[in-house]
Amino acid sequence: MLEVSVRHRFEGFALDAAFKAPPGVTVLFGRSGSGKTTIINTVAGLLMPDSGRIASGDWCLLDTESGIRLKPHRRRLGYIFQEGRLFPHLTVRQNLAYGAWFAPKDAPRASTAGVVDLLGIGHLLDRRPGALSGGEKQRVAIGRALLSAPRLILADEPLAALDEARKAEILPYFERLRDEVSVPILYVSHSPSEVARLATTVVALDAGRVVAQGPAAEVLGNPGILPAGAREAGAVLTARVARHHADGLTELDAGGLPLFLPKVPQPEGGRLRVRIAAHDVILSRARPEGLSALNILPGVVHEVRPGEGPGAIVALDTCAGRVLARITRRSANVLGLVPGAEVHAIVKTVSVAPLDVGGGGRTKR
Ligand SMILES: Nc1ncnc2c1ncn2[C@@H]1O[C@H](COP(=O)(O)OP(=O)(O)OP(=O)(O)O)[C@@H](O)[C@H]1O
Repeated sequence: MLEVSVRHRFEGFALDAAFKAPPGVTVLFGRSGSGKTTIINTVAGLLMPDSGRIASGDWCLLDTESGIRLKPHRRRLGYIFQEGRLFPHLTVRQNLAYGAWFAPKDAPRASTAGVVDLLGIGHLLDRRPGALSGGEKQRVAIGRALLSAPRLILADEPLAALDEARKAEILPYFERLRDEVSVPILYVSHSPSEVARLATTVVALDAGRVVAQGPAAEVLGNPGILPAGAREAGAVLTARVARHHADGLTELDAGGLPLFLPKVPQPEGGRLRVRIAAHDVILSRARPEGLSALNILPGVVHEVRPGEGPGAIVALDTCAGRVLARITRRSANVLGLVPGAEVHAIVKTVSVAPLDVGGGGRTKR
């Protein structure tokens, strides 16, 4: 497991962060300026921190105490940047071969055919990057990174430059990378849906410090953290596809509770993650009847966390998992919402956006 501990000072900014990145995708999550890219740069070897240690077992990239400072090109890292950064004069095939060229001769290598298949880029091999869409470029960039036989992949906001449709195209490939390839990934994001879908582990950063780290469901369901702020709060549930209905809805089994979503592409029996945005949840003490919303999740209030304004985040535990609701403090008082109170979370089916639903990857709740 990669262990990172770095301290560094810029004028007006102090980074003092320590975290562990277990197998899977570890997302560095925080607002702009919280230090995410600075951490990635220290792992990449592009920034020498004042002090720190970055190591995984006997693989040590940096240890300022014992004077170990591996040069960036000797760190065995695969990079996926925002803009892909493919060589424009090389074909896709040649760009992929360039990645493989960097793989040490004795390193266990992914086969080019396997990577091409994983990323669905077989039909693009003879094109140059100029003739690829943004999403296709990013898939090639992922392939190039994988073929360099990296011990760790660094992905710095790889979807930030893409529109919603392209993001939806690429996210499943990152999910496959997480679920089918054993290389750990350190992934920078400030997008709650991306984090909810991809993260095995979330490292929440604020002003250069780690304010929480742990499994995605745990960190995203904690109303005391909210790395992206209360407006963007949302919990993540793990569920199984129970049935696709003829009227365009998919019924999930979320810990024994039915949860209806607009039709999802995953097959019946498949596991998925669903992000439920806190502002899309209504709370009711009594079980409502005659309501258009299809999803009613009974639960118990775990915590009510008032915000600075008139709002509050209510965390409730349901059989489906932790759910967050953003309501007014006034409503919380009127409803008598205190820890232990029984309450129903109401979620409109259509409020769950396609980008909030992803395949596989348990959240280890
Ligand atoms: N080379 C530098 N010299 C001085 N200050 C820097 C330097 N690089 C980064 N900083 C400062 O360090 C802080 C953290 O920056 P960093 O880029 O790591 O944040 P971030 O979380 O990645 O933000 P964003 O999401 O906007 O990319 C910021 O205040 C930034 O201005």
